[in-house]
Amino acid sequence: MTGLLASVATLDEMEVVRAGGADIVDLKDPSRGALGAWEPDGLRAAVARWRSWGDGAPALSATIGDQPMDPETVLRAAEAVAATGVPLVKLGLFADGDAAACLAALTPLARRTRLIAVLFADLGVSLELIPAAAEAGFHGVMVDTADKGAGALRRRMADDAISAFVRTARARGLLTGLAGSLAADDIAPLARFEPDYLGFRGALCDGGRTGTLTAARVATVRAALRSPRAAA
Ligand SMILES: O=C[C@H](O)COP(=O)(O)O
Repeated sequence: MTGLLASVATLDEMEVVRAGGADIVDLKDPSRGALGAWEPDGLRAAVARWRSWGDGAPALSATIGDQPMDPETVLRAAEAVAATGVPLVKLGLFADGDAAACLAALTPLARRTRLIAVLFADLGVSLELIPAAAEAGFHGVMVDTADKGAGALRRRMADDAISAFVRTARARGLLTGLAGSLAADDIAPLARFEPDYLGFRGALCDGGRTGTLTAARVATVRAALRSPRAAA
């Protein structure tokens, strides 16, 4: 079954998505961009909360912020998040620099921390970055959207291309995730491609992705992931 990655902005939201059955609790500040980062103090508090959950807890990830594609800048930001104890670190590969050089620069960190590279459907997904991520020792790759006002994933990327992304990444042994303003009715068509995770923020909130995350919305998405055909 495809898992639920739920992006949260507060410790209280962590508890809501954990209770709602999230498989990955993803620390992200949606008011600061597509991959907006929590402050280090907040990350440390979140790690402490996550550790207090003990066995059977969902996984924990965090984003490093929307960084320019400069290898040193990306490495510094990823190291700062990893230093807080977050076990899965997500970083965006934007189109404004040398993404392959950034991946290569992260190789030493990838030996110590599980890294997830996020590609953006609306900036053009280059499948060549998938083997580059695998060679750098990344744990996984996701597709998301950078411009949250520009439509959901399936409006920005053809189904064939989404399917090719998942297949290419899986063939390299990478964890796969899909996100990008997904709604409950995106779940059945995307679950067909069998990604490991679908990622959500906006659909979990009243008032859009910077609004209030609700247990009811988490339950709707969770149920649709359990039975994608029934929800279609
Ligand atoms: O990683 C998943 C994202 O936080 C998805 O956010 P979104 O559903 O608002 O595009």
